[in-house]
Amino acid sequence: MTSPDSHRVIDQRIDRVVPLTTPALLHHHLPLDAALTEAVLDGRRAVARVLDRADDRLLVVVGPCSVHDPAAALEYAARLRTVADRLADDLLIVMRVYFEKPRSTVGWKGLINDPALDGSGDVNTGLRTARALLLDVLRLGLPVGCEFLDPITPQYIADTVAWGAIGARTVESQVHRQLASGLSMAIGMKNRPDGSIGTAVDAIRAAGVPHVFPGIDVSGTPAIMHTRGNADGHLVLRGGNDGPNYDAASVAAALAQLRAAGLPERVVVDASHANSGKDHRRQPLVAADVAAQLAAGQRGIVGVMLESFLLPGRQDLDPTRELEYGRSITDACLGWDDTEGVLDDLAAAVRARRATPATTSPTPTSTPA
Ligand SMILES: O=C[C@H](O)[C@H](O)COP(=O)(O)O
Ligand SMILES: C=C(OP(=O)(O)O)C(=O)O
Repeated sequence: MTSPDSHRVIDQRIDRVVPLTTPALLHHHLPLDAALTEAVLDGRRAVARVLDRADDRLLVVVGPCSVHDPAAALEYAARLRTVADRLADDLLIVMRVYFEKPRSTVGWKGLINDPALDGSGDVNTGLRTARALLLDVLRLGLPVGCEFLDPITPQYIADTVAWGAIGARTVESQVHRQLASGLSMAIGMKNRPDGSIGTAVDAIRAAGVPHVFPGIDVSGTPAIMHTRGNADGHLVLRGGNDGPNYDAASVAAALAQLRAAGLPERVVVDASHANSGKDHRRQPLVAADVAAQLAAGQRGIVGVMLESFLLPGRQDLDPTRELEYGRSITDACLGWDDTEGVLDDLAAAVRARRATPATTSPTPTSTPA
């Protein structure tokens, strides 16, 4: 019971409170049926096998920086599915279907937060639109990858996700590490924006063990979550303020840092963000460098991330102008044609790696102590 004076102290900076749908209600309206459940489980198992090097393919998480137009994202997914099938012997392709954008200061926070792209913040519509798209992409036959930013949203969508990320801006946050420890899929921990690898290594270790924290359960009820720990945590190199970290020396240094921490020596290289200086035209150069490392026998690189959409580059979200179909409104993306070429090159590099002795001998995978 609140006291008669509570209105003077509670929510003094909250302008409006709008009811939020529950995860269970959203699942009821947009269920993950038996076939899609199997697809998600298959996707998660496949990702874990690549991370553990039980499968010598390369994980490729590829797709738009952010989804702002579900129709364009679905068109992209249909194209990607064809390539994913064609290159399935060499690449495990997971579509980047990102709905939550972490901001350095301010900006559009993604489709879940603001589906109308106008600041109206209709989170109920955002969650419904996001889940519907995730199911559509799964129906097309692609596993999906998401960044988990808000600690509440996973209950609404995480059942559809095969690979997840904790971003550079939140990798030091205890809230996100605890969350990762309870998430059901492999989680990539990005290095911090200043380039710190140690923070991401700490995050992998922290998420690898059980935690107890307050959250919500699938019915939307506040709950105390007791997690088991996530043994599938891994490092994602995305470059930092001082420059890129995709080159062979940076990869070797990162693997050594993982080894010193007693963690599996495996990294995913993000070809975008600070590794490309957010210039989409540099992503193929980063991917080519990674491909050369793979071809030379580097088995510590287990995955690559690409930001890619139907059209190259980016556009500003300008309320006075109609948006161009298929072009990113957040970070600049590779266009479709360039994407296909990069994927072909990465697949060729994986084939070359199979025929090449290892340049390093990564330690066997293990659960962090
Ligand atoms: O991936 C997208 C952006 O890099 C990320 O959301 C940060 O964007 P900002 O620095 O423009 O806010
Ligand atoms: C925000 C992202 O990346 P980072 O956390 O590396 O900046 C992203 O991948 O969308």
